[in-house]
Amino acid sequence: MSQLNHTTPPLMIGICADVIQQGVHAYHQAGDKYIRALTYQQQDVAPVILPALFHELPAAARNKLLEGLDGIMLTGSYSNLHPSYYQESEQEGDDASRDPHRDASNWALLEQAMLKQLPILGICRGFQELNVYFGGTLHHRIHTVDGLMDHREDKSQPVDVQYGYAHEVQIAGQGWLTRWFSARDSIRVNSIHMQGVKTLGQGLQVEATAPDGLIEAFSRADYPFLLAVQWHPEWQPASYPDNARLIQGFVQACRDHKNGRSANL
Ligand SMILES: N[C@@H](CCC(=O)NCCCC(=O)O)C(=O)O
Repeated sequence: MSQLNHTTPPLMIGICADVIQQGVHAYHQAGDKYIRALTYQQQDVAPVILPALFHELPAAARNKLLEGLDGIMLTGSYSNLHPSYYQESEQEGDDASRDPHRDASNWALLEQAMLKQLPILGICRGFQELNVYFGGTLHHRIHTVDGLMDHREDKSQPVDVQYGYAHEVQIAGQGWLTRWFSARDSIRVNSIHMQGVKTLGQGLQVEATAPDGLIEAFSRADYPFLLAVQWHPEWQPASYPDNARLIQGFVQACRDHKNGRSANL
């Protein structure tokens, strides 16, 4: 467990917010499980929720916000990235909610975070955003594509079942997952998504694939730390050691960035 002594400033890790309508008002919010996963057995982490208006802030405010951060987590969300970000239109059956503030905010956040070489972890919707940010495209509804499995959760089941193991992913290449799970070719993961990678963004390397061949994790070899996974490693780290390992790997990359050490493989 990483301890914070009283003289060391904490690791400030930014978590992107969604804009969710509740009644007549909109709220900027991030899920409890993402926030708590960052502090699980990590006593030096101060999670910071980043409102979804980064693109609207003046340059000085954006700079100040990013200056204070040691890493960024792009979370999952039930909303879907608008397909115009990958030069497509909405299709029949695209019935998930949209979050245009999150779309625009994370785009601007990524542009600036990358200039500062901040460690980045993308989860589920965050994984999809990163793929599109680098020029990739998405399947709108995987379960309608020949040869691909249904990657959605069964919403009639209790939440523990929805976020329990759904399938294996085959670990590939010489990336972070190979390093962290080196003794195994595959790990079991949960699956709570209807969209997925159609074409992979430029400069991204595949780190894991599902049994149907769908890309489930990627990273960038030319960047200190950028890893994205289609599953939910923030889910119950105390019960799922592989989830805990993945989040701890990200937090360690943030620590290395803060201490001026390279997280390169
Ligand atoms: N909407 C996208 C992304 C799926 C996703 O991020 N699900 C997360 C659900 C809520 C959560 O656990 O935070 C898709 O369907 O592909």
